[in-house]
Order: sequence, then C-alpha cells, then structure tokens
Amino acid sequence: MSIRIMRRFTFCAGHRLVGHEGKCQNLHGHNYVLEVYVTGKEQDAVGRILDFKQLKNRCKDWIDENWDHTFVLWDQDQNGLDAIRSSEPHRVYEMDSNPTAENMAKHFLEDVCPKILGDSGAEAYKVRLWESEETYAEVELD
Ligand SMILES: Nc1nc2c(c(=O)[nH]1)N=C([C@H](O)[C@H](O)COP(=O)(O)OP(=O)(O)OP(=O)(O)O)CN2
Repeated sequence: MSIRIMRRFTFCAGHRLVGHEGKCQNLHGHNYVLEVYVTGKEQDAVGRILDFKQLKNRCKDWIDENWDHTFVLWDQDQNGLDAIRSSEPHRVYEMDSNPTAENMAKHFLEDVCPKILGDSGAEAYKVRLWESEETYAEVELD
C-alpha cells in the first residue's frame, strides 16, 4: 500500500519560450498553479505522512523567494535577461532550459523538492504545473 498527499500553490510569473513559433516567444505572464504530490514510508504518531502545514511552508517559502512575481528565463536567452535586468527593480530566475511548463515542473521535482523536503521523511514523486485553466504539464518519478 502507498499513501500520497498533495498541496496546491499559486504564483504569478513571467517568461517567454525561445524558438516558439507563436505568441509565447514574447515576454508574457501566467497565473501558475503548482501541485506537489508527496509520499512517505511511514505515518507519524498522529497518522501523517507529512503535516500539510510543513509541506505548505517548505514549498511556499521556495516559491515566494524564487518564482513568485519573477521572470523565469532560459540562461541562454541573453536578450530577454538583458531586457528584464534593464528595469528596476526586477526579479529574474534563470533556468538551464527553456521555461516551458514541462521544464519548470521537471526542475521543481528533480532539483528543488529534494532540497526543500530532504529532511522531512517524505518525498515528492509528482509535480503538476498548470499554466492556464486549460493546460498543464506533469512529471512523475519512474
Ligand atoms: N507543451 C507546451 N506548449 C506550450 C507551452 C508550454 O509550456 N508547454 N507554453 C506556451 C505559452 O507559454 C503560452 O502562454 C500558452 O500558449 P497557447 O496555449 O498557445 O496560448 P493560447 O491557447 O492562449 O492561445 P490563443 O491563441 O490566445 O488561444 C505555448 N505552448
């Protein structure tokens, strides 16, 4: 048997997709919804895999500090980075890949979750990132 929990987060961010054939090659923003799915080997004495509040605080702190009200840009997108950095104040989060919903979800699951949940006894196994009410990308550990 496996037990899973999930918490949902919302944040606003700007980005653009280098090489995209349509409008998304331009700087624009989204009201993102991030769902973080977590599992754990054991329930604690209270019956929890991980306290929802712990999950909330650990993820929300990272999102607030790194993605919320930030431009998420590819580190190869020099022209985009220069444009955002020419405004004051600004917030930029550099990715090592184009900031598609797929790549942002992958980065959060593979790179961020191990750091923020590392000592919690729980592990994120799936992340779903909604870019709009109609579209999401989902990544799951094999
Ligand atoms: N597989 C992916 N495709 C696209 C992504 C993505 O992250 N993964 N992102 C975008 C853009 O960021 C964009 O904001 C969404 O574009 P699109 O769905 O084309 O926009 P609309 O449906 O709103 O277009 P309308 O013509 O206004 O209906 C693109 N693709």
